[in-house]
Amino acid sequence: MEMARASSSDSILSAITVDDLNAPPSFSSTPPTSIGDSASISSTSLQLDDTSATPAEPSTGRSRRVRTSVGTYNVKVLSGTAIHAPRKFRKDNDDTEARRRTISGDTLIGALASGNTSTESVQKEASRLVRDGIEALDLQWSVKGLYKSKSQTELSGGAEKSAKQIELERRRSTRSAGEKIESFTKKLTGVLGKRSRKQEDTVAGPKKAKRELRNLADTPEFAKIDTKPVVHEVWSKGKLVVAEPPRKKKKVEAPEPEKTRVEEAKSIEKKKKFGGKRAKTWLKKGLYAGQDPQVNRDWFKDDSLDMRKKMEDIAPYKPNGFMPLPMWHGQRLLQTGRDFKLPFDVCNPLPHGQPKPNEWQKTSRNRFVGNAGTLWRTSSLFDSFSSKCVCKPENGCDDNCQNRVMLYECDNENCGAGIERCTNRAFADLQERRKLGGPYRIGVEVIKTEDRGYGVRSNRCFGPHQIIVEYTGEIITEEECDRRMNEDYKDNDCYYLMSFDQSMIIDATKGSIARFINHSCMPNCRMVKWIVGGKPRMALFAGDNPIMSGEELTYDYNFDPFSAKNVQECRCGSDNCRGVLGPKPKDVKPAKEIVKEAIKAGVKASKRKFKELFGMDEEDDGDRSPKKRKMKEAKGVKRSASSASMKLVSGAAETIKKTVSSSLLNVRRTTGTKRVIKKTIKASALQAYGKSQKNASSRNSSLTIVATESNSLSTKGNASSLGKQSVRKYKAKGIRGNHKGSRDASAGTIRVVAGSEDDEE
Ligand SMILES: C[S@@+](CC[C@H](N)C(=O)[O-])C[C@H]1O[C@@H](n2cnc3c(N)ncnc32)[C@H](O)[C@@H]1O
Repeated sequence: MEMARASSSDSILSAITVDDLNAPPSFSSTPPTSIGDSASISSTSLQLDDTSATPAEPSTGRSRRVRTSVGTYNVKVLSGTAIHAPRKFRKDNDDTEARRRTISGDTLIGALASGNTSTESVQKEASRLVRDGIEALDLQWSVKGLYKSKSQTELSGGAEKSAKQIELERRRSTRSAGEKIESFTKKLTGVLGKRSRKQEDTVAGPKKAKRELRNLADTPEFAKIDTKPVVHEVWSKGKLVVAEPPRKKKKVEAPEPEKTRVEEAKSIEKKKKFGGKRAKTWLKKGLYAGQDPQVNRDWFKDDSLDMRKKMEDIAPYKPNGFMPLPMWHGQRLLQTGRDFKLPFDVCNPLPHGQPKPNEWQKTSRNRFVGNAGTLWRTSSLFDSFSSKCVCKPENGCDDNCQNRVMLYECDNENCGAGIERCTNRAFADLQERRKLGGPYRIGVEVIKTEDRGYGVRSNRCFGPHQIIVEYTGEIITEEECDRRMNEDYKDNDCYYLMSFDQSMIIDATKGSIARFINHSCMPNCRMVKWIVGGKPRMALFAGDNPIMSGEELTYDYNFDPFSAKNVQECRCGSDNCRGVLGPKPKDVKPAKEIVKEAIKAGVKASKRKFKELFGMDEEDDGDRSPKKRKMKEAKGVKRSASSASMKLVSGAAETIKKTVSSSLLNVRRTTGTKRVIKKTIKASALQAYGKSQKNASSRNSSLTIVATESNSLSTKGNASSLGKQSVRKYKAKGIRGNHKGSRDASAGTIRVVAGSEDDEE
């Protein structure tokens, strides 16, 4: 291919040589190259002597380098010391040699310029130079075709042309000669593959070419970069496994922060007010402009009417003409002042790395198990768990709120004050707090106590009476409880069973953290049962004093041991410690008395039952019978309160009946077998139902232990070794000591019975 190109008339070599032969060189535009030197050297070396003889050609008007006209002598060469000269001064250095072996129009032009204008000699000279060039390039080209080229023909005919024409052509071709030589040089350097920066810079328009090249080089095609991913074929069992395209990750949208109850209520109210359109409050000027203090003032938002009036006396609203006072609360603060105190949540002083108890299944809600749910719904008290407060939105649900007094939580159905003004929604608040998550909001954590096993402490502060944590678990029937004690928990160290409601039991084995809360004779909390949305729920509330971060949370178990022998040593360490996990000292009765009382109560109850069965109660009991007692109809708050308490009383009476008869049965059995199985009924639980609505607020819990005599010893023994975590090692070989007393009692269980602390006093 290269050969074919070389022989064509448009070949690179022919293009160079032909057009320039007659034209005088344009030295200004043609870079001098080494070939020119070699040509000139070869010619000048021969002509040096002649040059001195023949006069220099007159200038044609253009500036030109006429090398041949100047004869030079190299003294160093002549004197033989050229070898010591610096390389650049040495004529025979490699550069010169290299220059000799390159081709340039300069050489040809030089040849022309030398005055040898005869066609033959020019042809000879040209072909010799081309041959030199071909040799230098080591190409397999022939120079023969050169003479047949169009340019050559023109050249040969050029002699006949008029001198004017020749001059014209010479001028025209001067420029093109330079261009062609340049392009040839470029191509040649490309062919040689040695493109030095220097060389590139010497040719015309190097910058442009370079930029284009650079742009080209940036493209993946030029750089031979395959933009498609390399796919490796995977073959399995003779089949091509087609790889699935990588799945795109779904964008997880950040959940919007949930609106609080109050916010929601506000927005609903706003919408109502402005017919669904959002109202805008514009600040017109100043810091608090646009906020009409009369309208927006929010000083006593959560206070009762009395309190509002009181505060109005302390800090009456006075419009400030000069500058608005700080925000609404600020105004009152400025006038009343308060002691400085650090916010408690600035730091958390609790040490990390508490030992954790064994993992247990947690639930934050009560769950009915087995037929507990059905039993619950069919119970006589099921429908009585409703109450409605008559509070007004102006006052909110204050201390006199009927629901609050009766331990019913307000909700949208039963609250007269409305969501904004109601402060009787502890469980709803707790739920909201927990929903947001984080240890601070949950507020409690398990700790390892020195000698009472695990316990629970607060990791934030709680205000007085504030809800802390709910006691949740599985709600089971007594039968299920028996079964679990006999089968599931027979090897357990500890039981988390709490008597709940209507003979149901909360089993917190799968339950909330509240199960770890220990007893104290001087507790800082209370375990209270509330009716929330028609269902009973237990929760730990702060006592009368606020609770600081890091305090261990305790409540009074009100442990009823049933037997003086059956007590556990208390290690609460409080000043007024009773020494045992039992009722307060004045309530502790000798075992004999406990048995006596139980028999008495049992006999009494069975007598009544007998009378009821045979229809004797009307005559004998007359008005004393709760069923027959006529009550005056109350109105308003009183009415609903009394009706609610009546329901509770009737429920309580039923419970009394049941438990007394079963305790009687127990007593009979134990006396017969000489075993001390003393099942007492926690009167407090019953009294709570029968109490007036004012006292109902203290529906606190108490712990009841049921144990056999033989077991009580072991329990006691275990109690002394509480530090070794063995206090709960009384074996659960059956819930034989339970209040039904239907089986042999050889093991004990801890029960928490909802009861009233007030009743004990
Ligand atoms: C419901 S558990 C409380 C959590 C228990 N500390 C644990 O480690 O799982 C009740 C048991 O804790 C122990 N306990 C609680 N308070 C106590 C106290 N003040 N003194 C001694 N033992 C206590 C008793 O063994 C009691 O039977």
